[in-house]
Amino acid sequence: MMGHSLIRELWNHFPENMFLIRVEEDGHFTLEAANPAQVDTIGRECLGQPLPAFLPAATAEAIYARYRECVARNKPMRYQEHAAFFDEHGNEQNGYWLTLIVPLHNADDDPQRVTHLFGISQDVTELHQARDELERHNQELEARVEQRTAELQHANHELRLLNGQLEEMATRDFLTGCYNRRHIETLGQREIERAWRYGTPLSVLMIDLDAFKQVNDTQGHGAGDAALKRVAASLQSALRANDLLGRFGGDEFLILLPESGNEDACATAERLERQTHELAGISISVGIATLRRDDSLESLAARADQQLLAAKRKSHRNVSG
Ligand SMILES: Nc1nc2c(ncn2[C@@H]2O[C@H](COP(=O)(O)OP(=O)(O)OP(=O)(O)O)[C@@H](O)[C@H]2O)c(=O)[nH]1
Repeated sequence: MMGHSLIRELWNHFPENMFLIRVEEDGHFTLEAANPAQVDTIGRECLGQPLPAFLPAATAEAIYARYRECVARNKPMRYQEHAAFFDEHGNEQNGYWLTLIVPLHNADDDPQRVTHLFGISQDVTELHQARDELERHNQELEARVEQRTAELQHANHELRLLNGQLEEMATRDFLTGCYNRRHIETLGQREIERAWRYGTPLSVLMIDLDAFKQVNDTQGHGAGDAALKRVAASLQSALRANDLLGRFGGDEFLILLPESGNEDACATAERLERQTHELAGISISVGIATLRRDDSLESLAARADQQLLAAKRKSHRNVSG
């Protein structure tokens, strides 16, 4: 058993606030004793006083509620509280306290009756401030990360748009808007492989504008450009959705007709000649070639080109082969 002098030493030198509260019959709680640490916090004149006599009303009311609960439960309670109090100069201070209160029974007549509350309170204001600071810092970081993520998403979106534009520019002919030579050749290669894999026919049309040099020479290069655009547009409008139109160079166009045999290709060529004449006011010559077993894209296109030259020789009549 610890002797009284040891308990007194503990009481006097314990670094946290210790206090003894008397539970009054009229519902009040009186500060019966306070250790030096507690006296340093609230001042000696509080001793023997009920809490509302030396604490701001709201704080006294909040503490009373805790004490009443502890008395009713008759069990120790541990809680954190935000409390205002007056320091030894009478200035109001605010702080966070971690408090433990223990009900004591000192009545001979009724050993169950809580007559006192023993309390230990630790000032955790700095800990609380550090936690608030950390939380604020985290929120700031989160906001910054959110902002960066939004900026990144925006930049990614722009990049995707730009990539799309670049891809478009890399595959399209600048003047007419149809596929450029490199891309129509890539597509041609793909269509040949598809035709072999699925055993479907494939035809190509090589198209050249008739007497185009004359348009340039008599009406100027601008009018020539406009005529090329008109021809590309009218060819495109006369084709089916899965036919592919590319500018092969100068006034030459290459058209891929997937799933079209020679007969279909001849019919398409005639339709194109007619429609281009009607819509663009320009006559064209067409060479037709249909995929054979031993063909490459070069040999297929070369055969269509030979047919085109033959057609030119026969005064712009289309010839198939
Ligand atoms: N305006 C314009 N002209 C171009 C362009 N590319 C090529 N040409 C011109 O197209 C003409 C092609 O002429 P050719 O195909 O040799 O001759 P053609 O007058 O069409 O005669 P045929 O083909 O025999 O009917 C040349 O005058 C080129 O300068 C272009 O992008 N814009």
